[in-house]
Amino acid sequence: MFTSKLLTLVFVVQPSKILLGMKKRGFGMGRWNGFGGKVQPGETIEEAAKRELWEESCLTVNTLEKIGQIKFEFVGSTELFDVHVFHTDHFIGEPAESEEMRPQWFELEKIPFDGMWPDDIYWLPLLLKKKKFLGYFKFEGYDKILEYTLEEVEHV
Ligand SMILES: CNc1cc(N2CCN(C)CC2)nc(N)n1
Repeated sequence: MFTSKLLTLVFVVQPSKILLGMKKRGFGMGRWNGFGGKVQPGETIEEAAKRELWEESCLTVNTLEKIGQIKFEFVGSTELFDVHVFHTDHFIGEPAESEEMRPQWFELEKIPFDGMWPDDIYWLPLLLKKKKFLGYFKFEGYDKILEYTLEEVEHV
């Protein structure tokens, strides 16, 4: 019996660069990633994604594009992470460091995959091509992918 934990993940992408954050504490600490977190009661997933982006990077966005959904299983845990992934090509404000994240722009040809979650190299290229996707990754620990599925879809 698995329970699902709703989570968000936002990537801000400009024509030649992507905004990533170095996670300073908590789950995923020490890895570059998009911005996101938990969905609170009473907010939509998109509202949560915008809130977490603001809290973690100080950026405001009007619209977010649903681009993917990834379910993560960790061997030994009955809690599935249900991560809703969003893309945006606009933002308001300047990226600023928070308690959670240290933002940095990366050229699209120099994304630091070896400093990111190991699943990212599979699906981030789809996001950069604006291709919608559904994914499932089964992890042993936090570094080893035992199995995965990934498919492009018309609608997320
Ligand atoms: C387990 N693999 C993961 C988790 C993950 N997330 C990001 C969002 N977090 C709130 C939870 C964990 N992000 C990526 N890119 N890969």
